[in-house]
Amino acid sequence: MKKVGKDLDKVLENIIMQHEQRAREQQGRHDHKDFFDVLLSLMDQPMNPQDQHVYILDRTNIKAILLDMMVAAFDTSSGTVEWTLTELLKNPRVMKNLQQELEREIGMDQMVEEKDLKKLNYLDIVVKESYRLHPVAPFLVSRESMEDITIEGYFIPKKSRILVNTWAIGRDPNVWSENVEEFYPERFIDNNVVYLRGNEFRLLPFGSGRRACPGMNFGLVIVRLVLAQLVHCFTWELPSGVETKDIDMTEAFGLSMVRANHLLAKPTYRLLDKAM
Ligand code: HEM
Repeated sequence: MKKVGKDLDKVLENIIMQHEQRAREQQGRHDHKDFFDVLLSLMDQPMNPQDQHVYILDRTNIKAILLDMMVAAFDTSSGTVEWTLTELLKNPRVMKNLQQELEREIGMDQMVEEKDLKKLNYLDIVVKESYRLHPVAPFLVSRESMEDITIEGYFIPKKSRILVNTWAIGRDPNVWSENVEEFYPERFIDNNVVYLRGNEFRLLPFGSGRRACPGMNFGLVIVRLVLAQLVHCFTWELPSGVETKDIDMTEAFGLSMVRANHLLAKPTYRLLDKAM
């Protein structure tokens, strides 16, 4: 554990040093400041000098924030991509629809880019359906109730620890419909299920409220872009002898619910050569 800690510290130090060096070289003419440039510019000064308890962000705090971001971003994004690809392999009809959307909107002579994502409506509902069945954080982050309350006849005392089971909500036929176990993105076509807004609590892959995921927009771009490129550039096949009904769907139990075993599939390039 100590060795991992030291190695991680080296990686984080490196990232910080690169940012510091770039800031020195550019001497204030720093056009494209990223999140860490902003944090570094606030380092070792009182955040708000008028506050009773003055809080200072030091180098260790910045490394902790950087690590927090990396941990929060990695498994969640890669886990979503892997579950969605699994469902696409299990459901060739949906894979075909998605590839057709990509052929129609992007063509076969170029790769998908971030600017194209707004055109890919089917991709959007495929990702929503994937989150319904495979929320990466199935219990979100636990909450504590601030006051006594009764909801639907259940009394919840103040200071109870609350887990929101988004996995169960996603598979509840009273919330969705009888075909709740089926991977059927079209269920999202005619409804207004949106992530993280108002009183819509059916789909909560990024949580909700004050502690909801601050990386949602960034995460959704990564997930959609990677998936679009994988599905657009390649035809995917299961290993020989494996049928769609045999695909391993075992979930790993933990803070994030990724696949227990990695997905095995064989890609074959499908774009025209000039797309490379
Ligand atoms: C696309 C994949 C992602 C998914 C599915 C996801 C999901 C979540 C969930 C469910 C939570 C807990 C929300 C709650 O309990 O209400 C969370 C928190 C958080 N996420 Fe994400 N996330 C993703 C990507 C990212 C990225 C890319 C970043 C940062 C670059 C990030 C940063 C965070 C942070 C810092 C928290 C803690 C917020 C707090 O406690 O106040 N996430 N995320």
